[in-house]
Amino acid sequence: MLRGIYVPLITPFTIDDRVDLDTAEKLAHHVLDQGASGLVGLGTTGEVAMLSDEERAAVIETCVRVAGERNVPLILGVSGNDTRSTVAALRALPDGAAAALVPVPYFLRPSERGVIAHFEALAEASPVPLVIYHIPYRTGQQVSAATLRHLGAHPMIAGVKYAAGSVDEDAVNLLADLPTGFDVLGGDDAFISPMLALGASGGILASAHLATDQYVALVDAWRSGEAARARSLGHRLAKLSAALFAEPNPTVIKGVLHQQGLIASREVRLPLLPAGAQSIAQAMLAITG
Ligand SMILES: O=C(O)C1=N[C@H](C(=O)O)C[C@H](O)C1
Repeated sequence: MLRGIYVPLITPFTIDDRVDLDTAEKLAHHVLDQGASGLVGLGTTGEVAMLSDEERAAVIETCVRVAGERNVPLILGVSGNDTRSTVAALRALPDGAAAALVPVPYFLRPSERGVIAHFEALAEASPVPLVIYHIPYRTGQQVSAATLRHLGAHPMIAGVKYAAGSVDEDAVNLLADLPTGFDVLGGDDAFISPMLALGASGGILASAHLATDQYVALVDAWRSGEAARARSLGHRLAKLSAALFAEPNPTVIKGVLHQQGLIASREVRLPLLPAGAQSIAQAMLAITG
């Protein structure tokens, strides 16, 4: 069951461009102290594409240790856009991962039947449940509510991280009729409040590195039916998320964490560029709200 706020951890770097594992560990504990339900390792926010195999292994080890110590679920990102290599990556997952976050096959643009065949093959082979990462503006692949519902009936497909770039008709249709044991986590930070209002059970939100407790309170408010409180909190957090996404993720988030003294450097790796001072200042203002 996927519930609450999962924080897709950034990968902090030292000023000489090494992965700063100590800081990563502290940050993971920090967001859990603030009420996050779980962690996501090796997401887009973690700059996974720019990490070497050794760095990825070290980040995974850190995430597994923290999740174990805190007894919280760890979802690990598994990338790949062909079925064979994605199966191999799933089979190579370490012990300690509760689920794998797997994007809809990107760039190739198979048919929706191809997407179904892909995820069914992964689900049959995977040692852990899958969370489908639906993000058509990055993958170039549409997936309908009917397809997600079909996939959600598979016992090894636990949910979807839904990031369509809007609260679209498919989100409404999907949330109106979810398969048993299949959860929707919002993945577009600025739209988390309406997604929760429609019945999403939580979110995987890079924004929740900041104001984690408030994103947690937002989930709780919608779940307990406190609509007025949820609405006003949601509007405020949408502004924060917009400010944090004013430049490519996670550049602004790193800038703010650096300014708050939580990470040693705001460095990101190319082709990302560090966020500008103006974006960081605006996001700092949005935090105080
Ligand atoms: O890494 C993630 O997981 C997320 N990635 C999204 C992105 O970078 O587009 C944003 C979302 O908050 C979580």
